[in-house]
Amino acid sequence: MLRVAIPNKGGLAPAAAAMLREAGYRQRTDDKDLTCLDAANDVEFFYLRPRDIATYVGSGDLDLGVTGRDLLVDSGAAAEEVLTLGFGPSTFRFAAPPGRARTIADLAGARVATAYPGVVSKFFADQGIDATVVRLDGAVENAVGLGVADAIADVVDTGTTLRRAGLELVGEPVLRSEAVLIRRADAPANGPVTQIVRRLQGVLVARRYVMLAYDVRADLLEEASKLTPGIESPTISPLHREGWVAVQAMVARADVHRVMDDLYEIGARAILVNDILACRL
Ligand SMILES: Nc1ncnc2c1ncn2[C@@H]1O[C@H](COP(=O)(O)OP(=O)(O)OP(=O)(O)O)[C@@H](O)[C@H]1O
Ligand SMILES: O=P(O)(O)OC[C@H]1O[C@H](OP(=O)(O)OP(=O)(O)O)[C@H](O)[C@@H]1O
Ligand SMILES: [Mg+2]
Repeated sequence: MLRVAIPNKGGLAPAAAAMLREAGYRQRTDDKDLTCLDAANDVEFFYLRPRDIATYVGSGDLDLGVTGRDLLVDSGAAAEEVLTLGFGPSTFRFAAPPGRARTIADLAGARVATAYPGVVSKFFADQGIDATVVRLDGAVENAVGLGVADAIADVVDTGTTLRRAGLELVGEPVLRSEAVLIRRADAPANGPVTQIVRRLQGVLVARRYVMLAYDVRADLLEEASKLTPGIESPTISPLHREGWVAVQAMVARADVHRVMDDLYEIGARAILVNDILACRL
């Protein structure tokens, strides 16, 4: 039985459960449940704080986990990324009152408040910057105003929280994070892990691509195929109408309207877009 850790609450929790459902796994229906057994797929899910997930996976007590890259780095656990999951994007950045620091090196000697002491200490050590890390649980943007720290290091999404605290970004992002599937660093590959990875990859592809179908005159096929090369190659089927063919190809969802316009321009007709529910490439 594969044992998988899933965020129990916070920003990553609903997206992680939705992705696993799309991949065909059973998920809890009551958010007070701590575990959920999916007997049909031989997997048990454990709902844990995202911050703790790398610890359980790194120790080998659970086989896989979904957490944020920043939380994985912060934990220092012996776990590694298997797959990036395409949700929960964020940057991890330094910020300080205006005029306090132009670059991150200017933070030498400063007290830096953060809920991610592992990320910040490692960054300072790697950069040879001597600064004091003040560990807080959250709402770290308040720490400067209250005099506990001179600067902060935190997750920044829209930057609204920083602005409200009168802080400005310092330097480039320390880390770009998103949700990741993790496993113990030296764990041997096995069938059940490969299966869940393949299913999640299928969800990622199904979300990123649509299936485009259209009819085009056979003499325009080469030109049309350049617009819709598909993943391997487009599928071409004969049409009853002499000199015409039907084409099917996967197209990136983000590009589909531009591609449809271009296809119409060259003479393609009956251009249809379908969602992909699931796939194995
Ligand atoms: N706007 C955001 N604020 C906080 N974390 C975010 C944001 N966007 C993405 N994340 C990611 O979510 C993970 C943190 O999740 P976590 O559940 O610990 O915090 P949270 O969603 O802020 O909940 P809480 O503050 O209640 O603990 C990190 O990997 C972080 O990069
Ligand atoms: O750039 P923004 O869009 O403002 O988002 C970033 C803020 O959101 C998170 O805080 P959260 O609400 O999770 O509170 P916390 O600090 O107590 O975790 C994070 O810690 C930042 O404070
Ligand atoms: Mg938070």
